[in-house]
Amino acid sequence: MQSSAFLTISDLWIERGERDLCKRLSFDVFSGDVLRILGENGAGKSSLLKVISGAISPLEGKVFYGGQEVTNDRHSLQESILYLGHSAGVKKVLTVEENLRWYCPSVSSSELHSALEALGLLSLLDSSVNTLSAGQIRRVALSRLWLSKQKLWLLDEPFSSLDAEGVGILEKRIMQHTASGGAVILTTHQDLLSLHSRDISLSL
Ligand SMILES: Nc1ncnc2c1ncn2[C@@H]1O[C@H](COP(=O)(O)OP(=O)(O)OP(=O)(O)O)[C@@H](O)[C@H]1O
Repeated sequence: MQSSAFLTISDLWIERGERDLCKRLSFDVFSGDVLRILGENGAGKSSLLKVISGAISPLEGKVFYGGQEVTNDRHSLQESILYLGHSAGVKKVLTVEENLRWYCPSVSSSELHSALEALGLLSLLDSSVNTLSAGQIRRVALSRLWLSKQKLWLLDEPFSSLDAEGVGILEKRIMQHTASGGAVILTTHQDLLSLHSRDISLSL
């Protein structure tokens, strides 16, 4: 028997710019899940992740985490949910190391080195992010996944700009996370080679 859901989306109705993006959407997320949100450009995939993270409000419907209602409550979700947005969200004037220390002030040097090593970024430790390529910047953003203690990851287009090696590294990290009881909801336009996902489709 499946254990109880730790995230429940109930009757969600999202409206943006006077357009209905999803109406009466409901689903559960369980430990070990990889949920892939599919849909054309503009279908509302990023908006759905933002609603789940508490960054924007739905018109109607509720989000429950661990049985508690957390709709619109970004603060209460911070310890449980890691949201990585569509843009990399890194500080371009800082170095790679400074970015990681800014994300995770309590990170130890060995944790920081392991995360950068996993992503092939160790040699770029002291480089300013504004000197890096798009794929390298995406890797810096993704390094948070190697430092994260949160159980639920919301990843908006995490594979964008990654080469085949980077895609493989990220898929492996997601598999490790779900195997240890975490869950991931992600948006992507690409086929996932080794991840077994449940798909949720949004339509225009
Ligand atoms: N800040 C905003 N204010 C008003 N409308 C917005 C805002 N952000 C997005 N929208 C609208 O919401 C709709 C859905 O956008 P969203 O970014 O969620 O789609 P998406 O499925 O993630 O698209 P893509 O595949 O292009 O990333 C679009 O029509 C968009 O114009």
